[in-house]
Amino acid sequence: MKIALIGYGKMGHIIEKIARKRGHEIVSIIDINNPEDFESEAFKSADVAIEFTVPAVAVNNYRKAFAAGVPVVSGTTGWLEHLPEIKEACKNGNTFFYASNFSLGVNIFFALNKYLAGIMDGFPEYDVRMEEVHHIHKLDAPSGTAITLAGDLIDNIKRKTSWIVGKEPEKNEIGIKAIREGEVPGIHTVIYESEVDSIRITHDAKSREGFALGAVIAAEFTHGKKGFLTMQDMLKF
Ligand SMILES: NC(=O)C1=CN([C@@H]2O[C@H](COP(=O)(O)OP(=O)(O)OC[C@H]3O[C@@H](n4cnc5c(N)ncnc54)[C@H](O)[C@@H]3O)[C@@H](O)[C@H]2O)C=CC1
Ligand SMILES: O=C(O)C1=N[C@H](C(=O)O)C[C@H](O)C1
Repeated sequence: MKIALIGYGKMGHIIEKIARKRGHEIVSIIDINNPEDFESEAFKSADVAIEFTVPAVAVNNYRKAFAAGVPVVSGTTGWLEHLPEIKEACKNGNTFFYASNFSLGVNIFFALNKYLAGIMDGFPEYDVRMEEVHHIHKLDAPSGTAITLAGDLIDNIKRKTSWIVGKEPEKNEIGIKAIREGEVPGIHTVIYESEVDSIRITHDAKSREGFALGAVIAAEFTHGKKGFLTMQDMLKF
């Protein structure tokens, strides 16, 4: 498969290595200094573009890739207020795969989170809060993964209707603490607390390899498909 990379930072480099190892050809690499390459024949020849950049530029990159007729797989976080526009573009012939977290382990953790939340809906003596820890370079807070986890808690626990980051939560809110330290690849914890005990579930990424492998597998899945795609379409659990 011919792959274009948009964003050649920490994730872009690992994705390149894994994609080549899996037999793919990297036909174009676009970063901040060569945005004109969206119009190049090399970029247009890609079967799919994998986009990992920064929140402020991601949506514009999607628009430019769509204009070039190239499907996009993106893991960039912090742009979700534009999701309706991107879903609309997918109804008009474009292809876009988004995941707040591409790692298999985190997606298993998402399933566990939903299951446990369903049980906790019946036990109001437990309050729920979350913690996420990432490296100091991260631009957005809370993490995209934490937003997915919080959304799944809200969908499954009736007494919780919204989330709040960095402030004391009201009774109906899920408090999220976002910690930035060192070079931590990503730790997410959901904490239930009653008067008598606490229950915690944690996903702790040992490196970025799991995220990058998941993004390349998502690109393979996207090839030849149309519309808006997610990890649920791919993993089917
Ligand atoms: N969904 C997932 O599984 C994961 C998502 N992420 C997210 O992916 C994003 C990127 O993460 P990293 O690679 O660690 O960041 P990074 O900061 O190492 O790399 C970002 C790259 O984007 C480039 N860039 C900036 N403006 C650009 C533009 N206009 N066009 C093209 N490139 C541009 C930068 O020069 C840099 O090379 C972040 O939003 C992060 O939260 C990170 C890991 C996993
Ligand atoms: O910025 C990161 O590094 C990560 N971002 C994603 C997120 O915001 O959830 C995924 C992972 O946690 C690493």
